[in-house]
Amino acid sequence: MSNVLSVSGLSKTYDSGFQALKNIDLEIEKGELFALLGPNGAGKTTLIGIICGIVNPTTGTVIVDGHDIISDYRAARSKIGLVPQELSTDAFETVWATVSFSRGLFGKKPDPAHLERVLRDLSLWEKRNSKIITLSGGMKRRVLIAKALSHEPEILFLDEPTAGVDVELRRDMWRLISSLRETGVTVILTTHYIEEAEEMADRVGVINHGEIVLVEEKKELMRKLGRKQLRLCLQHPLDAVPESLASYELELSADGSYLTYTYETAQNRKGITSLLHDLTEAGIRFSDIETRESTLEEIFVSLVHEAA
Ligand SMILES: Nc1ncnc2c1ncn2[C@@H]1O[C@H](COP(=O)(O)OP(=O)(O)OP(=O)(O)O)[C@@H](O)[C@H]1O
Repeated sequence: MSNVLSVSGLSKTYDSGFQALKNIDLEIEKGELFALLGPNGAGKTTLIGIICGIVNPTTGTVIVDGHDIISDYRAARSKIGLVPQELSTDAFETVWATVSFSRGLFGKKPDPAHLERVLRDLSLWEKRNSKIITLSGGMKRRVLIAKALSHEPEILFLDEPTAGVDVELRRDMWRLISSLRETGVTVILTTHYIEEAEEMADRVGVINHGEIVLVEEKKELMRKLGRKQLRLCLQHPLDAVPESLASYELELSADGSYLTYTYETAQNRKGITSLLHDLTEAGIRFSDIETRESTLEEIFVSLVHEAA
């Protein structure tokens, strides 16, 4: 397993005395798509800012593809493409000029063929001679991505790539991000849209109050997402769950009036049918049944809440 980014013991205390990051450890594998989730003010932008050399860390180290971000700044920075939320400069430049300039900033030799590929992939080729100020909001977003890809980075950071964009552009962005990943580029994105993480990420990290509270494979999160609960309201309270039902790992409420069965959606129906059969066999009658499902959103909110 090769890590393209290694963050260890990273902390940031701003001059105001506010500690925005607390002892962050994070390993990102080459070629993965990692989604960093967190509520407003959690520290996402600070973390990305440090990795990209915009913010100085207070303690800790960051190694980008073998290069320390402080002692080997130039090499580390050239491995990274950053797509910020907003385009702040270059309004009167053409698309082509701004993208060429971005490449030059990283000391890369001009490569018009590469820039043409990037602009074509982003449906910007026809607009190459247009001034940025004349482009729509969606096109400007595409320019930000083109700039970030101009110097052929190994790692692409996207900060809230789809915040405030329409559905069509969001779909286009998702497609583009997936295809980048296929070319071996490591993609790290921050997002408020859990759906986005769910759709695209290999792994998900949750940051809250400057701490990483969870890093997990998306499939594992989906397993949690797929968990359902069946709650049976009993006609007669029980003192204990009968031995014959032990395999279902039922939970009996403190007053003995409810049984809760937690199961994976993938194996659902058969389990429920046999549970209901075995309950009848055991002479247990119930007056009501409720089901509920935990969503990724709920998991996220509860994680963020726990750490509060
Ligand atoms: N220059 C600064 N001086 C003092 N505090 C700062 C500075 N920059 C950020 N902070 C604080 O650090 C915390 C983390 O901010 P950061 O921008 O990293 O969060 P975020 O997770 O990116 O939030 P959002 O999703 O709202 O962009 C916030 O409480 C913010 O107010």
